[in-house]
Amino acid sequence: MNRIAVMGAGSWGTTFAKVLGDAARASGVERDIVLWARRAEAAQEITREHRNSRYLQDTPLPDSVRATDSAVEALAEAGVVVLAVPAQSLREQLRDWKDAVSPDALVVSLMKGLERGTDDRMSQVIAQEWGIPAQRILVLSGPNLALEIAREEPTASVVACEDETVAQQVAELCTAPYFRPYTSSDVVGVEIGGIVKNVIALAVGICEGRDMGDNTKASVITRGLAETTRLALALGGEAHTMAGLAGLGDLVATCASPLSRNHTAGKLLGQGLTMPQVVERMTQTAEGVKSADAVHELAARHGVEMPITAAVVAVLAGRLAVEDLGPLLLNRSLKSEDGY
Ligand SMILES: NC(=O)C1=CN([C@@H]2O[C@H](COP(=O)(O)OP(=O)(O)OC[C@H]3O[C@@H](n4cnc5c(N)ncnc54)[C@H](O)[C@@H]3O)[C@@H](O)[C@H]2O)C=CC1
Ligand SMILES: O=C(CO)COP(=O)(O)O
Repeated sequence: MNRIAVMGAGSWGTTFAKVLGDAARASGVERDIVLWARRAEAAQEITREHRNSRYLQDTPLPDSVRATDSAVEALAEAGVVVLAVPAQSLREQLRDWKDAVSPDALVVSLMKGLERGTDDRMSQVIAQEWGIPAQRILVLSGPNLALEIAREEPTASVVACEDETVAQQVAELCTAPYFRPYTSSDVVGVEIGGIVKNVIALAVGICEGRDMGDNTKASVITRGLAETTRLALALGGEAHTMAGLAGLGDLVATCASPLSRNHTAGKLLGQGLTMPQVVERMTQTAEGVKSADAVHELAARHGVEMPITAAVVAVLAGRLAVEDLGPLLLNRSLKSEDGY
């Protein structure tokens, strides 16, 4: 495990490489962390100047982090492969990279999106494309706004793997003075929490863009958690995961933070921008915009009601005006709050 490849040098991939480098330094272990960047200039800047100015301004990266624009070079002999590319591009990238991956590497997904067309989670896409057993596929998720972690603000997260001893190994690799991973065996719950919170953050952003206050936002967050939990349970996830960092924790961070790209995209929509205008303004990945449809479809296949997600899908498709979203969000037949 001396070499770790981080595939994707965007906001989170670069920050996570820093976490890995700081974790190695804190435990006195020598480790080679190789970031794969799409652009050669970005790779050169990371290796020569130890920073990635496009995403993290002047944040210094540890000396153990270097970068290349060659995926084959990044993956060569890597015992751990961390994936941090936009969810909709993952399958194609995995096909390109398949022959370069070490046969017994552990593969860690940092991504929070659901694939359109198949409704597959990223761990499923990895299993399908690389033929890797579940015991070597991990998902890391939690309230992890990259810029805050890059500033070394104390943050917790969850590393999930069916085999929790493997989750423990990866948790050790990324335990830095400011980054504390917990372990879990609930891969489905951890992944669903990270995917659906982006859709709920779009809804909260829209409400904020319409100048609605904290009652509305808290109501949407809480009922958003209820519909996330219903979906997770239907897919085999666990309720306690939804009450933890990868569920409630990430939902609160994303829905509250102006740093969140999903929250920001929602707010712009709420302020009256059209979807193409929002897309033009966003320079980074807001997974909820593309995943919302797939979440809605997956829920329908499993007979799960997700009214907030349905409303967001309707707004994104131009079937519902933002001014009509607020009243619709909680507009269901009256029932008890008990259960999900
Ligand atoms: N930024 C954050 O705070 C966090 C992000 N995530 C998740 O991590 C994943 C990656 O997100 P970020 O690093 O934030 O995204 P980003 O937009 O900052 O960077 C994406 C990176 O992927 C590269 N890339 C490779 N193939 C691409 C393609 N076909 N199309 C577009 N870009 C391509 C881009 O060049 C870029 O370096 C997403 O699933 C996101 O939800 C999860 C937790 C925190
Ligand atoms: O996943 C995140 C925080 O945990 C980042 O959220 P955004 O993708 O909305 O910026």
